[in-house]
Amino acid sequence: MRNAGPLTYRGESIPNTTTDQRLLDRRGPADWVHTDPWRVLRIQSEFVEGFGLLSELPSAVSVFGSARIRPGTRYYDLGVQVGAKLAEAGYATITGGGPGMMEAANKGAKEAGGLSVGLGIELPFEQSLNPYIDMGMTFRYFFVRKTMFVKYSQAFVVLPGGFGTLDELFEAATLVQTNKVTRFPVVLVGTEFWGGMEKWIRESLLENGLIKPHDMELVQMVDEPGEVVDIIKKSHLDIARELDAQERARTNGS
Ligand SMILES: C/C(=C\CNc1ncnc2c1ncn2[C@@H]1O[C@H](COP(=O)(O)O)[C@@H](O)[C@H]1O)CO
Repeated sequence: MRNAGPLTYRGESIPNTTTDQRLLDRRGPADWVHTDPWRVLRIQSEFVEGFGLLSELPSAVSVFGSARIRPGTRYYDLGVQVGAKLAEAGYATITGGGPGMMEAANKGAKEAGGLSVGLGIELPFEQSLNPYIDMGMTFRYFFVRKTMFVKYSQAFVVLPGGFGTLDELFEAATLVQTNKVTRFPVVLVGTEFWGGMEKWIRESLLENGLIKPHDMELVQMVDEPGEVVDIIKKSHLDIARELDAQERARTNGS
């Protein structure tokens, strides 16, 4: 008889090697590392690493924006100011960890004494996390990384950007619209940049009945970095008051 962990083998079923022997044996094909069951484990480990890194984060805001905007431009400076204002208000700043507006927000946060976090993504070309990050991780899978932005931040701030930024914005808007996340402020910064999109949403989506009038309120648009923080703080104050009222109603009723 042979026990292999919880399994029992007898007679001819007894394997001629032990599990440990097979584990330690490097011979044999290695193509299983490219199979879906193995990928599932890799995905799992990415969730575990991400949760491990971020679960003790203080209140945080995710900031999105173009990877292509260069230092010394007005949008880069805007990103620095947004990161700084968030830090002054006590929020950690989480970005995609890359260059451009991500770097700008991390720079602003770090230089203002805040916690600066970067969640990078493996891309087909060489790229490392920007130098203004205190805590960072590089993900293999976009969808795992996206879960981290939503799970560990209390608001999204969206600076000027391209397809990647739009993807992040509309994912957030959909999560709020479908109540997958509740009471989650989404703030666009730069009326000149985002105004055309808002007009298109109103004229094409709203007027054709593809969104409801109150969906227009899911995303707010401002110009000043200070306004970004005011909106987030007000929203979080409202939530605290609401939870407090619910708690009082519960204790009075019992
Ligand atoms: C294109 C260049 C670098 C790309 N590096 C990125 N690193 C981290 N995160 C990225 C990167 N590119 C896109 N993202 C994510 O999408 C958003 C920006 O995309 P956009 O298309 O530039 O708007 C951003 O918020 C990231 O989360 C060249 O240096």
